[in-house]
Amino acid sequence: MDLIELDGVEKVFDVRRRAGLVRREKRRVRAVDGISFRVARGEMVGYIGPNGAGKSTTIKMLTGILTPSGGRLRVAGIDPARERTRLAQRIGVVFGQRTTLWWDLPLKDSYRLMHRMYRIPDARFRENLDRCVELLDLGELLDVPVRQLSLGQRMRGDIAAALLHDPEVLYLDEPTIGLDVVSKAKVRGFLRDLNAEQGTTVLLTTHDLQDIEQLCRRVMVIDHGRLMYDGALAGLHEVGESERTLVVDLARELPPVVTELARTVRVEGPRQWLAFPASQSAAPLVAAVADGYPVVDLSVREPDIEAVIAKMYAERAEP
Ligand SMILES: Nc1ncnc2c1ncn2[C@@H]1O[C@H](COP(=O)(O)OP(=O)(O)OP(=O)(O)O)[C@@H](O)[C@H]1O
Repeated sequence: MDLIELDGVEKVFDVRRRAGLVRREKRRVRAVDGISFRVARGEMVGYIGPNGAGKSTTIKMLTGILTPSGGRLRVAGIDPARERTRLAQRIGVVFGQRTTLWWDLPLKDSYRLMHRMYRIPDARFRENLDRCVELLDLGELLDVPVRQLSLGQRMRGDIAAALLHDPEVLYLDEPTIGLDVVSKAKVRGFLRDLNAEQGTTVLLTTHDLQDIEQLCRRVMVIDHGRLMYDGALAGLHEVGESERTLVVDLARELPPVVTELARTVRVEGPRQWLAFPASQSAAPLVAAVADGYPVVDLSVREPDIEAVIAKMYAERAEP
C-alpha cells in the first residue's frame, strides 16, 4: 500500500525583492514544479538534491505546514494541509537544524509533554520511551536540560521524541548534520533497525550521501523543483555515466598501459589506474591487461557516488 502519494504537486512562492531605492519587483519562484511519486509502506527512501532544489518545501507540504499551489498530495490517505492535526498523529518529523524539544527542560520533561500533547496511551508511551532510551543510549541524558546536550545527544533525543507516538511515516531532514563519525553510525544503525523491525516508512533528506548509501535502496534526486531521478542507488551510476577504476600493479615501471577498453588516468611507479565505464564488466579488461603486461596484482574500485551526483547536478545546470 502506498503511504505517500504525490501527483503533479507544485509550490509557487511570490517573492518581492528590492529593485532600486523604492521600487520592488515581484518574482515567482517555482520551488516544487510538478512532482509525482509514490512511497510504499515500509520503504526507506532518500530525497536528495542541491541547495534550493525544493526538498524542504516538499517535506513541509508533506507535513501540512505548507499548502501546495497545485496537484494532489496524500499521506496515509490524509490531505496534509486540510487535516494537519489528524496527520500529526500518523507522522514523525526530525529537522536536523532545529529541535522540537524544550530548550530549558530536561529531556524527560519534553517527553512527558509530548505524552500529553499526542494523547499517547500510558503503556504505549512507556514501552516506546524504554525502547528509544535503550537503543539510542539516552539513559544518562534524561535529566539533562536540552541546552546542555551535545549536538549528537540532542539529535538522538529528537529522534526519540518523533517516535513516541508510533508514527507510520518518519521524515528526516538532515539527521546526521554536524555529527561526528561515532554519532552518525549510532543514528544510522538505529534508523536501519527501526525500519527493519517496526516497518516505519522513512523519507530521508540529506547532503551526506553515506546516509543514503547505508540506509536507502531507493533514491530520488530533485533539482529546480523537478524530479530528475527515481530508482535504485546503483542505477545512478549509469545515469551519471560514471566510471570504475582498475588498479594494476605491474612487475616494474612501464609506460602507460594502452587498451581500447579503458583510459589510463594515472601512473605512479609500477602502479597504474585504468578508468572504464561502470556499466561494463571488468572481466575483458582484466584479461586484456593480464595478457599484454606483467601483472602482479589487480583490484577494481567502484565509482564514488558523490562524484556521480556532482556530475549529474553540473550537467543539469548547463543551459
Ligand atoms: N517561504 C518561502 N518564500 C519564498 N521562497 C521560498 C520559501 N521557501 C523556499 N523558497 C525558495 O524555494 C526554493 C526551494 O527551497 P527549499 O528550501 O525547498 O530547497 P532545499 O532543497 O530544501 O534546499 P537546502 O538543501 O538548501 O535546504 C528556493 O529557491 C528557495 O529560495
